[in-house]
Amino acid sequence: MRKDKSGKGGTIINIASIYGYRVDQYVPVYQASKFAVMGFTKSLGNIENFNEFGVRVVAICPGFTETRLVVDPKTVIKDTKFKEFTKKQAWQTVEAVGIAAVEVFETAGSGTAWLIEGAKQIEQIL
Ligand SMILES: NC(=O)C1=CN([C@@H]2O[C@H](COP(=O)(O)OP(=O)(O)OC[C@H]3O[C@@H](n4cnc5c(N)ncnc54)[C@H](O)[C@@H]3O)[C@@H](O)[C@H]2O)C=CC1
Ligand SMILES: CCCCCC(=O)/C=C/[C@H]1C=CC(=O)[C@@H]1CCCCCCC(=O)O
Repeated sequence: MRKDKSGKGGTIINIASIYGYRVDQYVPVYQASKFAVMGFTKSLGNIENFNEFGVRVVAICPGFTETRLVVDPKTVIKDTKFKEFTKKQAWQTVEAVGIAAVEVFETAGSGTAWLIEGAKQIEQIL
């Protein structure tokens, strides 16, 4: 993909999460991994890299989304406080995330990150 290696350039969309920039007491290892995705996006997508390689790197940060991750019993979290917390969140469908991700693809600059939460308008957060 890299232009300096005979590629045509392109776009990488990293999947972070609201937990890539927002912090609470739940799932700390997961939150740490999503902060890493954000740092990776910002560094790899730095304008200097973009100018040299022609590869745009962006991150999306979905909020609570109705996927198998959250309904598969094997992944159900036993922390009852977290379960109660999740019930109060602004859930969205996978389709809403897909539509928003297309908008990110069409508009985002390299090294940026975008909140996609509660099926609302996308919002740049990095
Ligand atoms: N569901 C949610 O509320 C949110 C999810 N995310 C992120 O979205 C991404 C996708 O998650 P969901 O669609 O929710 O989960 P999911 O469980 O529905 O999908 C995850 C997919 O990853 C595949 N997978 C797992 N390990 C793999 C491996 N080693 N190599 C290749 N594929 C592998 C699984 O087979 C599955 O198809 C994850 O990075 C998750 O952290 C971010 C924010 C919110
Ligand atoms: C009671 C089941 C709770 C399942 C988690 C949930 O409701 C969804 C949370 C999502 C909101 C934003 C995210 O990025 C979330 C995924 C959280 C996955 C937690 C994985 C925990 C772990 O294995 O460390």
